[in-house]
Amino acid sequence: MTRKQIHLAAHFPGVNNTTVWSDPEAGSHIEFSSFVRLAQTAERAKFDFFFLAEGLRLREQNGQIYDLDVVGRPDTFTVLSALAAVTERLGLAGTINSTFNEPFEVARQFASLDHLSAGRAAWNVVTSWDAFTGENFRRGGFLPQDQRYERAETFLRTAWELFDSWRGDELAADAGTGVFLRDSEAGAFAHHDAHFDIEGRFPVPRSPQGRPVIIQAGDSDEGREFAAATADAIFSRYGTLEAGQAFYSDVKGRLAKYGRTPEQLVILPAATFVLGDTDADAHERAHVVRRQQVSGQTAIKFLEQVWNTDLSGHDPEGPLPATDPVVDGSTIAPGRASVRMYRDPVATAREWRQLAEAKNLSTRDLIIEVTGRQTFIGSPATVAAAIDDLVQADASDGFILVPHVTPGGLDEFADTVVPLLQERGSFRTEYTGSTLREHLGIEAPRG
Ligand SMILES: Cc1cc2nc3c(=O)[nH]c(=O)nc-3n(C[C@H](O)[C@H](O)[C@H](O)COP(=O)(O)O)c2cc1C
Repeated sequence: MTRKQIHLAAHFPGVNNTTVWSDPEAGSHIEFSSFVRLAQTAERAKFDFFFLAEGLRLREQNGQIYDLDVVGRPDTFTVLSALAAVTERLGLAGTINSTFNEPFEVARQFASLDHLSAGRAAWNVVTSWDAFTGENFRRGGFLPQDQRYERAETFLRTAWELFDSWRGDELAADAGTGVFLRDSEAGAFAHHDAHFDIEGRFPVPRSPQGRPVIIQAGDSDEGREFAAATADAIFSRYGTLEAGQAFYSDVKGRLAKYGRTPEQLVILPAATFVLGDTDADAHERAHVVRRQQVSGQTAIKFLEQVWNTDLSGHDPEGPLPATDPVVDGSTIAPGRASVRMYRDPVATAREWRQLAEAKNLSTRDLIIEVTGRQTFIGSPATVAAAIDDLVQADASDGFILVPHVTPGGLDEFADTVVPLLQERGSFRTEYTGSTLREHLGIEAPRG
């Protein structure tokens, strides 16, 4: 039996504290050279795709721009289109919101990217709905939370109708007869529902993948159902054995009712990593990285998100605040998904106080302990074994790796871990296909 193959993607470092912009090795998060460097490293390592997250509004806390993490990022389509010109096989995945955009425009952009990249485009469909982000758009925060997936699903199905409005054989370009288009119906579409009322002609002929790869990142029940019904890949938060296996069997178990098989949805948790010559060396480095990621100021900002109040005077080297979090429906950090993770802040505060007392931790040490520890820490052999074991145990189908340094943070992984995965027979040594669908082994459904 052939060994289950691992899928790997490279996440361009994001605008949260995972990214250590203050590292002496760190470069620009805006300049094209950084994107090129990371993408070309991922391609050299034969990764499936390169991934761009998206945030449509600069982060704020307490009414001010959040300036401890990277601030600002360029437009997704512009960056991916430019990367299409400096890579040949690597998939190019962009996160694009279905709440604040329109299907015609998004379909046109993805079909174009798929043409420019010869079949390497992927769309991570996200459903962020908050009114804070919406203020950047004409319609403001117009969508209630419970309608975001309804809109996302009809948005995506409308985009599919647009992609499918060209079959692929309409262009004759016959110099003898002077006829360019052989089918006068090419690109015709009509879609009418509660969210979209559009009818016309789609201007982009069928792209190499037909339908670009669809990625989903929602975690709610609705999000998982949407993924089971529509997505080719899912970006999850569950990178450990137990949580990964639970998520994997839950989501794959939902596919049959949509007439799909488990192989038609690739599950890729986000993963961070710290390597070292030995496991001990890696753990030492991981400790240093966590202290870079959580400065005293950052610890206070995290604390404020749970306590929901200004704690700028609090000493990060001292104990947690004795007062309870403010729970009054307001939020000090609007639009921030991580804040919604703490559904019961008073209970969270109690747990954190108990943990800090039991382990004698300062505020900063506590935040280092309870937020974002690295997924993989160890020598290349240890990390390769951990990744392979998780994939073979159906905790995932691979990982979306998030380096903590831009743009060189993937180099060591590419040079040391990837060859070991290849030796194990679990990861490709060469690309066998040219489109992203071929890398993932998932054919496009055709409407
Ligand atoms: C691993 C992961 C990464 C995500 N990345 C983004 C992102 O870059 N931009 C964004 O707007 N939303 C992002 N999201 C948010 C989701 O797509 C979705 O909008 C959000 O999780 C709310 O849906 P849910 O309630 O189904 O989880 C991400 C979610 C997950 C789980």
